[in-house]
Amino acid sequence: MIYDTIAAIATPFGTSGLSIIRISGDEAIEKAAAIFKGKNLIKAKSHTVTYGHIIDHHKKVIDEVLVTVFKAPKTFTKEDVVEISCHGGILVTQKVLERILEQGIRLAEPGEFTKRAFINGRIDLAQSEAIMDLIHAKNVNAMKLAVSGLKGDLSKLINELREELLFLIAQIEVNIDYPEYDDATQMSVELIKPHVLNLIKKLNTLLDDANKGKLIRDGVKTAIVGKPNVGKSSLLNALLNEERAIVTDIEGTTRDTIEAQINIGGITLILMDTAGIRETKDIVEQIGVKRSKKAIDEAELIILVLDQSRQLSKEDLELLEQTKNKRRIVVGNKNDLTKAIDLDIHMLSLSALNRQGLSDLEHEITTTLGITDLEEKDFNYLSNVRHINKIKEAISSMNEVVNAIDLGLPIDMAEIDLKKAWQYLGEITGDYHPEDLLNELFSKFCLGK
Ligand SMILES: Nc1nc2c(c(=O)[nH]1)N(C=O)[C@@H](CNc1ccc(C(=O)N[C@@H](CCC(=O)O)C(=O)O)cc1)CN2
Ligand SMILES: Nc1nc2c(ncn2[C@@H]2O[C@H](COP(=O)(O)OP(=O)(O)OP(=O)(O)O)[C@@H](O)[C@H]2O)c(=O)[nH]1
Ligand SMILES: [Mg+2]
Repeated sequence: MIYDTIAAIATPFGTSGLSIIRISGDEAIEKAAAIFKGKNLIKAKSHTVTYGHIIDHHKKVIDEVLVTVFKAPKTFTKEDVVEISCHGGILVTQKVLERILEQGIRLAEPGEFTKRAFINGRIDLAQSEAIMDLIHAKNVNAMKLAVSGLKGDLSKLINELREELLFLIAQIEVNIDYPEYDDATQMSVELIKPHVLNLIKKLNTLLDDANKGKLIRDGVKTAIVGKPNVGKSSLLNALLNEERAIVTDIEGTTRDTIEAQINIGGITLILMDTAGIRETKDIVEQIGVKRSKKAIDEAELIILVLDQSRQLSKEDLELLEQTKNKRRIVVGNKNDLTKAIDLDIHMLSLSALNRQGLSDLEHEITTTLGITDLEEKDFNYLSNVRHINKIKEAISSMNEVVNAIDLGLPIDMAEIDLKKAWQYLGEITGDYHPEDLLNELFSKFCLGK
């Protein structure tokens, strides 16, 4: 026995029709059979369901259940797996679990079943993370992205790049080991550089795509900002098609940040309506203004609202300046009134009050984010921040390789950085894994997964 047998409730904690308790490990079937009254589970065929009862140590019935037996190695964890489907009451489920644990089975840690699926080689690390993404997907596209990750499409992409790196490393090795061996490809600097540059190009494409994938997976933090009374809350309500935030003609109506989610062009925007930014003596409003400034810092997209029926004020100009290097859309609200401003930058004109120009805004949002028409291939992207960071690390190692070549350093210096890049990519799929990385990753999973 390499690993002990583990058990956990795999369904949400709460009252429901049914609950599933999952057991995995060498002793799963035998220990389940010991607390089960019905046909002999030990003799059950793999992937079959048996009807019966879970009984306590006085042979009294705890619950009427269905038990599914999965025999190793063709199971989720590649170990013997038993699933007990019991009634969904909190108490019943808990009692059945306790009965299992009494048999000397250990309660699983969050993510431990999936961790075993990884360690036992059924899926790689990127696929395990895709399972978690699938569970937490915020919209249909995030779900498609996760499904593609789970199928292993991304892992395939990474593995191909690693193969190319390995090929280069091998060529250098041959050269170092047998410098006198004429037949070995002369890995001269001129020969290796184009390969390295080509790989950097591929990694950069992967990174660009991954940034898009991240928008799909995580949604986009979007702050609606502007000075008081320009119509930020009206715009939030118009986009949501719901009277979510309070709207009045009094400056300083919104005091605290209000968060709401909408789907635009297949991705989720996490909208934040903020307090109008101005100098104020009101202490509550001051705090609100501070939060608005924080929202500007944290947002991945800014919708800067101006009132186009009034001339620009000092606050408007400051906000235009503060947000100019961020991904932003400038909105000129209140276009139902006479226009009083003329900007030399692009401003999208609309009326939140009359709900006019909203589809233009939605279109502008998708173009600004670079997601006008999501196609099938867009669901084949890396999307998770951990993966993105590994790609970045790989790129910087590869840049070091180019540096070493350009400086005319010995080729084994370049090799060190090639190996680093190979390792970083391996950390994505888990082919290369420091132990603490695994522990941290799997601990973020749901219990029973
Ligand atoms: N009841 C139940 N539903 C579930 C799961 C589960 O574990 N239990 N899953 C858990 O996430 C998902 C399904 N994922 C699974 C993936 C692989 C195997 C499995 O047994 N794989 C074998 C092949 C089996 C066969 O071909 O017959 C293997 O890969 O060797 C099972 C479930 C979603 N639904
Ligand atoms: N004419 C016109 N009035 C609008 C429009 N949009 C908003 N308003 C009005 O402008 C006033 C302020 O609107 P809010 O949405 O509360 O403005 P805000 O930017 O959230 O203001 P603060 O929360 O105080 O920062 C209200 O009286 C709205 O009815 C518009 O498109 N046209
Ligand atoms: Mg407001």
